[in-house]
Amino acid sequence: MNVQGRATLRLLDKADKQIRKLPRSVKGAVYEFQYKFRDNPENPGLNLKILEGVQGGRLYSARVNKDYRALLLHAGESDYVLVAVRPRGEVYDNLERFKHQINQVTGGIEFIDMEVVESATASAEPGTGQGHTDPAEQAGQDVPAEPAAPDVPAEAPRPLFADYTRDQLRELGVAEALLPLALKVTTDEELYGLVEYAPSLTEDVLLRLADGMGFDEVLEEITRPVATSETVDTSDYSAALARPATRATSEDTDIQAAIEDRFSRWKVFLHPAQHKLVRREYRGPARVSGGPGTGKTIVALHRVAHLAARLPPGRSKEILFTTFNKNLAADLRKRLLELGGQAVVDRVEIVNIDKLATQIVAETGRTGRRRWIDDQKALREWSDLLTELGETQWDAEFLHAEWNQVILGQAVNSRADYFRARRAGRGKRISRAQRAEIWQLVERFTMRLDEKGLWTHRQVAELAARIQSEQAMKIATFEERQDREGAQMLQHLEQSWANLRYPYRHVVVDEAQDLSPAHWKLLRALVREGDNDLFLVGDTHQRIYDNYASLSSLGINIRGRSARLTLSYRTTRQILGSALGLLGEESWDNLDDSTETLAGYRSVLKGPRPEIRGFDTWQAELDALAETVAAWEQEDRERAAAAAEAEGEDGAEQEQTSIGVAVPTRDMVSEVERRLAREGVRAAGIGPEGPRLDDAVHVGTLHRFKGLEYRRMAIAGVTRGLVPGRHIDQFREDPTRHEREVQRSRSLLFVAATRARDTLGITWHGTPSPFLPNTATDSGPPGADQVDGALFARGDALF
Ligand SMILES: Nc1ncnc2c1ncn2[C@@H]1O[C@H](COP(=O)(O)OP(=O)(O)OP(=O)(O)O)[C@@H](O)[C@H]1O
Repeated sequence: MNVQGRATLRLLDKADKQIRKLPRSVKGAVYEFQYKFRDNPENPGLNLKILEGVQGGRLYSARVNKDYRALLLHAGESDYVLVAVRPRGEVYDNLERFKHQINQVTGGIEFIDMEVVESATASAEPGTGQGHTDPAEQAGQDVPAEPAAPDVPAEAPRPLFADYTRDQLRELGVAEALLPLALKVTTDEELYGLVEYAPSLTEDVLLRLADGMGFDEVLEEITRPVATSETVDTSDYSAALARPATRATSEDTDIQAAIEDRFSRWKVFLHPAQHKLVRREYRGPARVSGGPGTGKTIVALHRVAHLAARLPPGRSKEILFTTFNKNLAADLRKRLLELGGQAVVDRVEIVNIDKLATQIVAETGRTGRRRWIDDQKALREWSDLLTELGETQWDAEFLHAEWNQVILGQAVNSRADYFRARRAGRGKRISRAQRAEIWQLVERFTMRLDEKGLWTHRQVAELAARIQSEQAMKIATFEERQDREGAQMLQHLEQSWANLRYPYRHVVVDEAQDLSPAHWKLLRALVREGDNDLFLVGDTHQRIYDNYASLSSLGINIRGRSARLTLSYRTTRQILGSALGLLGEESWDNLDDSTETLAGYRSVLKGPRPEIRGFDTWQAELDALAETVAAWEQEDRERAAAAAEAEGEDGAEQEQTSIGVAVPTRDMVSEVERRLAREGVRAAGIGPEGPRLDDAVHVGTLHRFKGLEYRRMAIAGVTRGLVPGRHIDQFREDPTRHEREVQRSRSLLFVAATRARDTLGITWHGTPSPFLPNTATDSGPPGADQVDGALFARGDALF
């Protein structure tokens, strides 16, 4: 209910795109305008008036400042929707270009400025490169505007949607006003132009059809999930405003967040596919996958906020939000605070999974003081043990891997279980008698670590899983007894039983692909099986630790509750195309004994192609890298200064140094840092807790870039012997293990390459990594043209 004289004002999805491009002073005026308008839309200073001549009679203009006008759609009573802000001179001309409607399929309000969409479609450049003219690109230039050579008969290019009728597109939910244009586009580039300012459903439908998805599939997967079950009255804007399909902000502060910069937009406008996943009621564990930058973390954050909002009042932390790395957990906390405020954060335990396991073990007091050891040190302990025992049949590397991957990896905690354990991916077959020997050696080894006060993260995860599973079993026994004995039992309740309960109501996991079976066992035992218990997001193509899990075998059944996001918000399609090429033709699991795919993964952002260049020596590569990074920094500074002066671009976005340099080894990190310093570039390493300084060029090993994002990324040292590292040669005898190591190494490069938002450069010295295109074959990386036809350009220019 509105107070007399006051109004509601919301911002329609996609209107923010244009508003964000306005000069900063105008954006400031928009903030002020919205407060004034909400307070009193009749305020004479606002000069609210209907735009006569626009179909429907509900489009108004109002004064933002002397040069700009807001366009507002009146939904009924005192409810308005801000759909655009335009220079005064452009508002009153050619009014028929403003189209608004209630979409018949979704029942949501849509607004289109035909002039903006048409000009974005028409300005679509043929091909995608900026200044590149390779033959592949030229071959794609079948642009209608280009006159045909006189002696070659002109063949009219075939429209992309020639196989569809207007009625079919309408049935799929394409906005009525855009149907003629949609049926005309002939190239992907024109299509990208068209969808940029089009309503989201139109965007999704057209992109999917262009991907080759059939009519029925699009109807089932894209349209049906957002279709309304009500009968749509296309003149009732009040009802339409109330529907979730009207993608508009809800809170007063949201308009500001949405137009601030494109990187805070996620807080306000979820894509319908994301929104649906956040809000859905799940009858058990659910999983969301999707390529890099498709908003999996954003969905997880919103899901946590959504679940927190539904908790009964209280102060306890009833939601666990966890991930693999410590620095990412810190980042999740920061972003959740931004999204939901302290009230939400207060109800959520945000902690990386190994720290959680350590806390659980420590609480039992079973441990005493211990020191962590990593794999290297553990291997040394194995060697020492074998030497002391005079054992020669088994080598340290094999036993350590067996302990990690089979015993701890599958949370096997008895000899009998080990006899039954699956050894998939371990290569060499072993007999039952040999298993008995190995089990004995493992027991000796763990005793040795105990005596020396040492432990590994995997050991702690397994122990925590065991402790928590015992607790869960106790709860089940208790509840069974309670059901049987009822009140009688309550009278004789012991204290230790009275306090039995699951620690959390909901568990949400980011970067799920990196968790081990023991982690999953732990998480399963932390929350009661049932509605909305576990929600996982992750991408197995980005698995960079040696952890593999089959969720169903661990009691986590996600069947029927899996979804995949496909639209990247981070990376341009040029970078995405090249990054996909790095994955080769390997097959990827879906965390559940089946395969995962990135089909349909795409981006509507565009930018320059990634470039790759080789050097004779590491020194020469380093020199060129330093020069390039210095030039990038300089360019950014100049752009920021120009933007500030012209106030035409978002200064805040430009001012940030957002450059990352990834290299394969720690030594190379130090060398890059030193070399950049000599070039006068401020560089900071990325440690386990994240970047050591915000305002600097970040340098780290490939592993450290997981979950981060940068405007520009350089990946150096992508050289044979380094990517993949030479150490994997030791597994040549064991082809399965070797293959897994190669795949993990590909993933690492893929993760680093997809951190780049706008620019990606890759360099190597000596002989290039076999993962790079055109090295193994001349035809380019398989799958690179899946998205864009983009192959790496191998030009003279560096990056
Ligand atoms: N609906 C959205 N609207 C605008 N921006 C979005 C949206 N969803 C995600 N983004 C932006 O896209 C970028 C990538 O999102 P996010 O980190 O959630 O992706 P991800 O799938 O978890 O990526 P990765 O697998 O690479 O870690 C972020 O900058 C985020 O703000």
